[in-house]
Amino acid sequence: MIGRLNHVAIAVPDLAAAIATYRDTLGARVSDIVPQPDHGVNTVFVELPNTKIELLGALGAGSPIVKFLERNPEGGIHHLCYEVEDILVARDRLLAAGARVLGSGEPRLGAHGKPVLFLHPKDFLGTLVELEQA
Ligand SMILES: CC[C@@H](C(=O)O)C(=O)SCCNC(=O)CCNC(=O)[C@H](O)C(C)(C)COP(=O)(O)OP(=O)(O)OC[C@H]1O[C@@H](n2cnc3c(N)ncnc32)[C@H](O)[C@@H]1OP(=O)(O)O
Ligand SMILES: [Co+2]
Repeated sequence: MIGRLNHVAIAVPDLAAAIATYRDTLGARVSDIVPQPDHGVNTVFVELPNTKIELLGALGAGSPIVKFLERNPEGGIHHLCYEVEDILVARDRLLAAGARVLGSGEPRLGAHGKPVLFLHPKDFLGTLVELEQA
């Protein structure tokens, strides 16, 4: 059901410092900072030949990454995003298998303007999973 690895997300306490690390130290192509108010995060995408890195900074007090950053003050890998052909078919198959779909269970538009859903990390080997419709 899952296809390409769309991105690996890293939550960071300081987005400017994270940009400098990827752009200046690692020599990667890095996007501008884009606020994602519907998701409570600021995003930066690092373009790699075979996938992307999503750098996440907290946006607002209710940001979903605040607790994660409290537990990981230096930052850390926050989620993996896999592409699926049909997100509603994928969601219903996962629900039938007993997996927990986070939030309302309805897809929302993600950073690429495509529908996304999140799956509980406790159901997927301790890793938060994002699904994005290809
Ligand atoms: C920009 C849009 C989009 C895109 O297109 O790319 C994005 O990527 S948005 C990214 C941010 N959005 C989200 O993360 C939305 C989904 N997340 C959530 O609903 C919550 O963050 C969460 C995963 C349910 C966690 O809730 P929270 O309240 O922050 O923490 P808890 O204390 O309730 O955690 C419970 C349990 O789960 C462990 N945990 C939490 N987050 C992670 C994680 N990222 N990876 C692995 N494990 C995680 C946490 O440690 C707790 O475990 P125990 O202590 O053992 O109970
Ligand atoms: Co993401």
